[in-house]
Amino acid sequence: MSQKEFALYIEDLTVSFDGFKAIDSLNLYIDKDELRVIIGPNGAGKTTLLDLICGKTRASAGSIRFKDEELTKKPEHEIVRSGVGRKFQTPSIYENLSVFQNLEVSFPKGRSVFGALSFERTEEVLERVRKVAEEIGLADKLETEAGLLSHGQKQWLEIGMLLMQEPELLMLDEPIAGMSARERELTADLLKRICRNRSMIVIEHDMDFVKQIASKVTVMHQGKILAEGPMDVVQADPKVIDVYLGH
Ligand SMILES: Nc1ncnc2c1ncn2[C@@H]1O[C@H](COP(=O)(O)OP(=O)(O)OP(=O)(O)O)[C@@H](O)[C@H]1O
Repeated sequence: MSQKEFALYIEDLTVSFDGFKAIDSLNLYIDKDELRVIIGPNGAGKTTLLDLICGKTRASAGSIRFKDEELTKKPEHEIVRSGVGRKFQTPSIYENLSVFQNLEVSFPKGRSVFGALSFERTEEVLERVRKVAEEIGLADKLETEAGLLSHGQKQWLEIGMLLMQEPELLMLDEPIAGMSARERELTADLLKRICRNRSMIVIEHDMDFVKQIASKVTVMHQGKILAEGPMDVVQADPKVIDVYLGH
């Protein structure tokens, strides 16, 4: 198979911490415009996998190819610039700024040396802020101070801040943790909306939520892939029930 068919192409990826392989010869292929959910027990290596893709952790061996570029040797900021966005579990928004300002400062302006100096509130920025605010359901909250938003709205704002950079691969680690039932529903709709023109990897433990959003699920266990496929197939897999779903 040609590498060009995939947005993300991971082969033989391994990382050892003091001899312990947190990721062990892992192969993973994500299609363009695919929303892939990764599940698995605590310590399976899910977060470490995202850390490797975004350059926060360095691989001991193996390859991560994204748009025909090798990511394993690149520094984090170059990986961001090549189109990879990552959201961590806790929101990191500017609580004292408005929703509008949070989105505005996330516009990628530092592409040239003079970018930061010559930055203006151009029509392009305004247009992007409006579009993203609409996508994350906060169009009527643009002037609200971010610190006053609900927990769920803060999470959406942070997703919006990543969307300002128009990532081609967006990775979210447990996006609905701590959300109300209604916020979970809205987040499912949001993720389905924003994955239309980009690939996404979502780590999640909540199986009802996974069923709502996933077309294909990858189950990790002990740094390897235990099973992969549609949710109903994965759910009925005795190996998966044994290590994860049965507990
Ligand atoms: N920097 C590190 N140094 C040493 N060990 C690490 C490091 N990062 C992760 N590990 C270990 O690697 C294993 C995988 O951890 P990881 O956080 O990726 O699992 P996870 O599947 O995301 O779990 P959870 O569902 O609890 O978030 C764990 O045993 C963890 O202790």
